[in-house]
Amino acid sequence: MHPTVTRVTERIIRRSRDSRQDYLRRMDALGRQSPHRAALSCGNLAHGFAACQPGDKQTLKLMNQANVAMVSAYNDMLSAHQPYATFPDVIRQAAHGMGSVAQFAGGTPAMCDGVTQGQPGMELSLVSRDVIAMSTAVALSHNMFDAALLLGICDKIVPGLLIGALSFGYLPIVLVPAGPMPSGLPNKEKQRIRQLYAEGRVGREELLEAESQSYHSPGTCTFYGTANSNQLLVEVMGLHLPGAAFVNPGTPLREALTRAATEQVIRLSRPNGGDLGLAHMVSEKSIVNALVALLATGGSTNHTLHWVAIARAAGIHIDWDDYSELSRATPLLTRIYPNGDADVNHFHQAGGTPLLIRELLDAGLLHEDVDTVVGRGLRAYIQGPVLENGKLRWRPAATASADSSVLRPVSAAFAAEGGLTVVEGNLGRGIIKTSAVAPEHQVVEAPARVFDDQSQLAEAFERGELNSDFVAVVRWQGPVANGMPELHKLTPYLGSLQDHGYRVALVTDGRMSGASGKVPAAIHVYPEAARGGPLSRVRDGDMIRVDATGGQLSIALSEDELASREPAVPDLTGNQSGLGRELFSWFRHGASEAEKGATLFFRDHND
Ligand SMILES: O=C(O)[C@H](O)[C@@H](O)[C@H](O)[C@H](O)COP(=O)(O)O
Ligand code: SF4
Repeated sequence: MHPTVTRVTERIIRRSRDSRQDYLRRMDALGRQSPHRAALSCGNLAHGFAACQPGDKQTLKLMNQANVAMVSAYNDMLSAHQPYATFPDVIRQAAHGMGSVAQFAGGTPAMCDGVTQGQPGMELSLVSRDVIAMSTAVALSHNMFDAALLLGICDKIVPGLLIGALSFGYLPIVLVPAGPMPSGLPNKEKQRIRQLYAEGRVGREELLEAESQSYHSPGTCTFYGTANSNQLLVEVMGLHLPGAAFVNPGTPLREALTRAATEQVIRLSRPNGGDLGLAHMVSEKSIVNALVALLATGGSTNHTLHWVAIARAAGIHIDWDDYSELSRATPLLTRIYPNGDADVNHFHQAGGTPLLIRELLDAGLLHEDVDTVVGRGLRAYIQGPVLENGKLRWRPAATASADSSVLRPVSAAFAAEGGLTVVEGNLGRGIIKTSAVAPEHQVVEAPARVFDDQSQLAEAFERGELNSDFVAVVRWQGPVANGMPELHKLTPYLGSLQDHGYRVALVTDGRMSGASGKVPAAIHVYPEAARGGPLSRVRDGDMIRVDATGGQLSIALSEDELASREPAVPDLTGNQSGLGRELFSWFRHGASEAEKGATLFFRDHND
């Protein structure tokens, strides 16, 4: 094993010892009470299978066959989740083929960050992760189940499903992906037209046409943002079938994988002799594997929040120093938009996740000794699914990348490091992803231009006021202020200024999309402005240094000068209501700081 991976893993194990042991003790005790259906009264049970067919009722009475819960984030709004409309019938049929039953236990919400990007609804995006976790728990709390399948893909949905399911970690649980839409207008061309529109050089009709050609059919958007980072990380954690992440929806292979996931989770269930649940599969080592995979692929910065919260749900404590230390030891092996021109279909065709796993395992950067949904050992994931005469088979991964512009071996990495760094100083602590930032832009020192929301920056750009070197400070964007939205709409403006030769950077207590990239952005900065953090004291003209190579985030003021300033007082009344935001003030008051996952859960926030 690479010494850094060993050192960080051991540190996480030590830091998590008490909470991890407590979590596993609770899960193992619950596991010994299986089948939980047996603890239900006749009335409970009758309600639980009242709507079932007679054969299923008989099966559920007997207790010796598995009842599989489906928890699904299906809706027609997310192109990525629309394919799930047909999955429950495929799953039920596969369960019957195993003499078992599958029940749709509950649905969860699923927000499309693409629809809400730049809109007030985006202020509900992060909290929707915790709502999804709670919805997952409500679904599984019927206690009728011996196993579960989680149907979800996008940004907050996989994290929310996992956080909720980990409260039922005594159950075997398999995630069921649906896959990316076929490639449309290349993401880089879409971004070029967006910048032309931002500069007033093309009209709305041309922009809408380009966007519609890029996002054109059912399936996950093809950029390597948070959704596709979810898929890759879950595969590297061994929580869905090998090579399942990026098979396109609506294909015979995708349907065969859904059936196979159902059959596999039934095999893992206690009525069929299984004894391992999700709790043992989400371990310190599999969490480290996820972080290494995130870093090796330039994955979404959102996972410096979500994977902290997922780990915490399994009694495991990770922090941003773990990410940045692993980043320094993890080579960048992929170039997928926004870190390059290719999309996830090209990555999959070049060899995809199975080949990436082999490279990282052989380099000692992944733990092989982990429990997965297909058994012990991650080497089982160095294979991909194919249909041969209608039969689903797994074939060994390619021995070399089919496209070295997208996926490379460790021996010829795109960069020696993963490019995720902690930045800190007298402006607070945040993170910066440099895998999509050109080396000449990784240190920016310039006067501050302060904005209280992203629309103010857009308006200043359109008035031609930003044609200079500057550091945009966009504050009041943290969980307490307005729910911590993504500020991805800033990308075309800042990207255009960078392309015109200005040295620009962003500093914010908010988030960026996983699909943001080329402008250096210190994000998730805390203490957030609305909690009295230093960003509340920054004024236009202050010299600010964003240094991704040195890990520095500072303002050229002495401690006394900064402390002597009165913090700005924002008007956040507009963020307290509208589009349901009035229902989520509990999140704005209770969310933990970014490095603790910006979540409501785990009351010992400060542990
Ligand atoms: O983290 C992410 O990956 C984003 O939340 C993504 O899911 C969202 O859709 C963005 O908005 C990118 O898409 P656009 O560039 O089309 O906005
Ligand atoms: S990847 Fe983003 S934009 Fe695409 S469907 Fe998922 S949430 Fe929506």
